[in-house]
Amino acid sequence: MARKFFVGGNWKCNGTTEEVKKIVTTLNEAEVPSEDVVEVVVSPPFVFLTLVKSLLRSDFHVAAQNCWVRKGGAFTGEVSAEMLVNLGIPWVIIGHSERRSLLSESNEFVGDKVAYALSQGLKVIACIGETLEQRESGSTMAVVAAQTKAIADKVTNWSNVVLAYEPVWAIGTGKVATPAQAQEVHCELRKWLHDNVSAEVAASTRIIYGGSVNGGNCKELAAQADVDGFLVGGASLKPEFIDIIKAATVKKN
Ligand SMILES: O=C(CO)COP(=O)(O)O
Repeated sequence: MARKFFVGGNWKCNGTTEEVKKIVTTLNEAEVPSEDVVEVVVSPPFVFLTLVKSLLRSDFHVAAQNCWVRKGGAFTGEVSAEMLVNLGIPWVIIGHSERRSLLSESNEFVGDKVAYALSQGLKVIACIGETLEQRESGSTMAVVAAQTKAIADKVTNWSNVVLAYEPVWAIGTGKVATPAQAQEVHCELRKWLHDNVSAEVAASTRIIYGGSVNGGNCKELAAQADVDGFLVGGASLKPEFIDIIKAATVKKN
């Protein structure tokens, strides 16, 4: 089954109203491959979600950067999956490494969040990835397999899940994984899905790469067989995000 190229822009905790409007204008004016070729999703902070949704071109979509693990209620400061659905937000990022490390989100908590968001009808970009220490000690695959297993334990339908492999050492560091390093992990992850979920899920689930992706390195990464797109941080705030979206055309050649 063909996996449509996916490019997500994670704006993290950045932006003012004016900056957000400027980014959206740049996106709206860009000439990019059609929706049949690439799925584009941008993820502003919660407070800008409705603004971005109202201004953004209709072939691009929006994602929240997190949501609560269960039904809303007495959880001060949280935003529920139901609220995102109510606002017409189709996607949510879950398990980003910044939340795993800074806010101590465990594998199990992330698995529960993914399952709950899916149960409410959201589509999920589920993030996994190893730290530098874990890579250097040779445990990359064990770490990402455990993170993926915690999701697989709770999820039965993978059709609305995109798996984002984001090595922590590559995030915001300018130290991008080499195309071979990304391909190696993506290929292993697909094999893990094949062996532990199903051949269908392995073949159809998009596995995207995140960590210092930019306009200069995106094409070579996109050319890797098991790299189905990107989750972009810093560069998604800049016009070069358009070049990253255009890397989708590498897959057609
Ligand atoms: O964390 C990321 C996307 O979710 C990647 O961030 P950078 O592209 O800034 O390294």
